[in-house]
Amino acid sequence: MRINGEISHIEEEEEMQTLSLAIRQPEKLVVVGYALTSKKKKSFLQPKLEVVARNKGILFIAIDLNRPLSDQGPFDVVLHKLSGKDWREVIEDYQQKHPEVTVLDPPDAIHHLHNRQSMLQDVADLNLSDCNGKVCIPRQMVINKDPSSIPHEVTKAGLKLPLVAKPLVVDGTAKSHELFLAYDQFSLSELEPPLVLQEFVNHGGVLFKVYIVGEAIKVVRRFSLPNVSKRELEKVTGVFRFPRVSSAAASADDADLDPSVGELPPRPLLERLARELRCRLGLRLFNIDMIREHGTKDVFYVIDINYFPV
Ligand SMILES: Nc1ncnc2c1ncn2[C@@H]1O[C@H](COP(=O)(O)OP(=O)(O)OP(=O)(O)O)[C@@H](O)[C@H]1O
Ligand SMILES: O=P(O)(O)O[C@H]1[C@H](OP(=O)(O)O)[C@@H](OP(=O)(O)O)[C@@H](O)[C@@H](O)[C@@H]1OP(=O)(O)O
Ligand SMILES: [Mg+2]
Ligand SMILES: [Mg+2]
Repeated sequence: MRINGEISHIEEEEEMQTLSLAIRQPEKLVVVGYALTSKKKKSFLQPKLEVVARNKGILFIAIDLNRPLSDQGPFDVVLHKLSGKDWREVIEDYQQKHPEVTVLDPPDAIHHLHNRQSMLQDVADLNLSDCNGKVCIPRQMVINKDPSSIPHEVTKAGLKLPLVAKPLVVDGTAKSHELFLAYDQFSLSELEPPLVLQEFVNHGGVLFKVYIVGEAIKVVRRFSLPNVSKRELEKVTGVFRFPRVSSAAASADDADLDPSVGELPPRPLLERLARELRCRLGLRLFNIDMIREHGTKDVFYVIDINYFPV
């Protein structure tokens, strides 16, 4: 520091000392223990992320599933996406013994998303009509057994065709993502319950993936199934399996979209929705798949919620 044009050596030395102390005593690292499938580790924990995290003082350490969790760490955060009852018990027991650790997220809350009926229940209970738009869920029903009863059940429930048939349980397997589009109710008897039958909502072939990470929200566009016209519905019968149309490879962010289809849902609506769902679901790391009803500006449907997608 200069005083009257001269250098104050004492103050300068003091300053240097403080600085070197700051370098010798880096801020405490945040240690994140992770338990992920190898597929998830590969897609999420990329070397670049580890470097960025390290520079921000976050260290990722793999949890050894063959050793007691309490013997490992100490962790500040436990990040996990593994299925199975055993793991659920391990993590519940650990959280009880270590309430100071942030477990992302509680197994019970994650489990709620493993069923395609319960996952959307909280959205159905919301009333966001005063928030620049409306958020609904498609009409749907669960078929637990006896596929031969489906045509009658569908007619009785008054569900409108076409229908999307989805496995009731989402357990991380490829089979739980095997979806079908049904143009008539009779062909649905070919499918294997337990299933959710959900009304198909025309949405112009674009879907919004809304990622929620704590209080942060990030929205991306992905391609989706095209509209089904009345004419097509009259002409076509059968159930058709369709591939993972809205996977990461199907980004529509750089596509030249019709603005009435591609315009993102209004931010205030997303903020309200995210806040409500974070609270009601008790989760901090999830995504909502949303579509805009074709021909409307502000009527949205939530069709899927996923725990800790990439
Ligand atoms: N009710 C619906 N109306 C219109 N399109 C739908 C509907 N349900 C699903 N889709 C289409 O099918 C795709 C897959 O459906 P969904 O997201 O429910 O399955 P998922 O296997 O859980 O997908 P994810 O990979 O996101 O977990 C959606 O991205 C969308 O393109
Ligand atoms: O890897 P995971 O098992 O978590 O798979 C998830 C997958 O992520 P990935 O890209 O890492 O494969 C996600 O795909 P993208 O939309 O981002 O493409 C999404 O489909 C989730 O629903 C999957 O979760 P699951 O429903 O199977 O639990
Ligand atoms: Mg989805
Ligand atoms: Mg899903």
